Amino acid sequence: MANNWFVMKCGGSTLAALPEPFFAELRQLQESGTIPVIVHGGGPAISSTLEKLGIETEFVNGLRKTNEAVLDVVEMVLSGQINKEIVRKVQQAGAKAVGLSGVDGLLIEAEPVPNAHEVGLVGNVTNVNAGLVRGLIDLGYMPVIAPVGIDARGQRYNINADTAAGAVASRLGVERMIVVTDVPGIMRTVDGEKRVLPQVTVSEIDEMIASGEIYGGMIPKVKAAVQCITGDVREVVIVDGARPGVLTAVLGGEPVGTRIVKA
Ligand SMILES: Nc1ncnc2c1ncn2[C@@H]1O[C@H](COP(=O)(O)OP(=O)(O)O)[C@@H](O)[C@H]1O
Ligand SMILES: CC(=O)N[C@@H](CCC(=O)OP(=O)(O)O)C(=O)O
Repeated sequence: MANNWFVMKCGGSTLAALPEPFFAELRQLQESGTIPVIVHGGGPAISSTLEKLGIETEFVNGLRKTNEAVLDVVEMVLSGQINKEIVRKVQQAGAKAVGLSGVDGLLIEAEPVPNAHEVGLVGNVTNVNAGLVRGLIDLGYMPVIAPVGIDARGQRYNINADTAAGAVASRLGVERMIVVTDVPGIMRTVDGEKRVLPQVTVSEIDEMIASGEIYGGMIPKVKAAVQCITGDVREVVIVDGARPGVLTAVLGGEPVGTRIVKA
């Protein structure tokens, strides 16, 4: 089964800063039979390329308004530039990786989000080709997945990377999703001091969104987390990728980052 697999989401905020030892850790995990399935973002790189091309970009509640011109850039940057950059780094560390987007082998099937009238060609996941992921892992490869989805008519969709990672974790039946970002976890100001919360529950998340303590890019992360822990995923852990040994620490049950748990 998928119990020795975990899904790791790497945010665009942190990708360029991930140190070489982070990729060495991925190799060690792969060698020891704890298999990472990587889903990555790349929001800042997409915005920078859109700007260079003079294409306007706008976010509505954390989702990029996407038309066909924007989608061309999203696919080019995510499935091309970022996906291959991660595959190269994993391979440089001595591990085996194959990069795909959700389009390849119908890996991520998608449908328009309910507010498509506002955001355009943005998708939610309807199905994940778990057999393809399993096949790659059986062949000894770490899958590296770009969050571009496709529907039965061949229409592509831009999918928020946190949403895609949560759906992949749910549908693969893994126990754990690790969300690697640029902050040490979910933070809250207590007595005028910013602290990382070691653990939060679904109801605490709802309160923190309502109070504005969780905002911006943290919102799709916690929403994806809440959605997958209502299924088989036992916990979602939000961590800083720059912290040495972070993955092994999380997998070993050490208190790092913020754990989002059912209750
Ligand atoms: N309560 C919170 N604790 C920590 N970070 C938060 C919180 N609320 C909002 N954020 C913001 O979320 C950001 C991470 O989201 P984002 O920039 O989209 O990262 P990524 O590219 O990794 O998906 C943090 O850098 C921080 O600015
Ligand atoms: C619909 C939507 O907003 N898609 C995102 C996909 C990339 C992403 O989510 O990257 P991060 O994880 O780095 O934020 C975008 O276009 O930026």
